[in-house]
Amino acid sequence: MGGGRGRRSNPAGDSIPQLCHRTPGVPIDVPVPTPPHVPQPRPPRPHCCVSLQASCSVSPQDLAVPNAGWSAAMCEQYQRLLRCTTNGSWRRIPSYRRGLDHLPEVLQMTVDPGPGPRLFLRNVDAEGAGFEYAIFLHASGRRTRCLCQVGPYLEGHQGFAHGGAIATLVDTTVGTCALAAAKMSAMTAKLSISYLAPVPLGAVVVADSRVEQHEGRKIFLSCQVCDTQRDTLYAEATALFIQVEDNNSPPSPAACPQR
Ligand SMILES: CCCCCCCC/C=C\CCCCCCCC(=O)SCCNC(=O)CCNC(=O)[C@H](O)C(C)(C)COP(=O)(O)OP(=O)(O)OC[C@H]1O[C@@H](n2cnc3c(N)ncnc32)[C@H](O)[C@@H]1OP(=O)(O)O
Repeated sequence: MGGGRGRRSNPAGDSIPQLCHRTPGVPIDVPVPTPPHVPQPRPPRPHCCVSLQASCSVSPQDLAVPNAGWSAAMCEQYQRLLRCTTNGSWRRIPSYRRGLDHLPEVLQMTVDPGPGPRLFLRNVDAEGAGFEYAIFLHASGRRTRCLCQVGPYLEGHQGFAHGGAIATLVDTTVGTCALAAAKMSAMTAKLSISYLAPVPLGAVVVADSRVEQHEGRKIFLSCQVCDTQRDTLYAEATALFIQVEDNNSPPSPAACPQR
């Protein structure tokens, strides 16, 4: 299944990425009920300053590394992408369970998200059951590549991934690319996806994203989701991200402490 059902993709370059940037956090305040005639205050903007390297003594667990739930194909592709990082053209981005863990420690101390929040793609603890993924950032800061194994808890039609799961994968891949390009926080304003072939559960896919245009606060991106051989194009997408100011004025990426 899968082979040949989608359009043939245009193989992009073989290089790959890694990163260090800023991640939008999640709004954490519980809104206070207000009479309907009173304008609601604008919600806080997500934090954007994401530390891309972990090095502090109590680092959160980096989950963008192989675990027992990764298939042989996933491990093989991961190692292939890692090799592309040795010359600095690509960089692997650490991935933690919570958005908060991507913030520099100095910002973490100013935010109390409570015990609950965690990244959507990291909300399944069982290894191999949900999204297993690693994102790489190109040295240009304008391309990302996400390697993802689609677990059985992401089912839509029997045996295949839910379209929302694919959209989540795309949004995260282009979102990471937008964050890197913006060097500040950015949010999805528009996401358009063409689903071209169903993704079988258990499949290992590659989502390639790039910045197509950056005009002021607007970042236009494209994304293609293929199988690892680039034989089947499962989905293609375009997205618009808008740069937003952080509520708590985090430091510039250059000033972010590296963990
Ligand atoms: C360095 C790498 C970092 C790596 C990080 C590693 C860690 C990774 C960890 C975690 C993964 C991260 C990945 C995250 C990915 C997920 C992202 C999401 O899901 S975000 C949630 C969903 N999106 C929302 O909830 C937005 C809701 N919308 C809004 O808040 C606003 O509408 C917003 C911010 C989008 C724009 O509002 P305004 O008030 O700031 O700006 P206005 O004036 O409305 O628009 C500015 C310009 O943009 C156009 N615009 C806005 N929305 C548009 C639209 N939908 N379509 C077309 N144009 C639009 C407007 O027409 C305007 O254009 P003119 O300047 O006039 O030319």
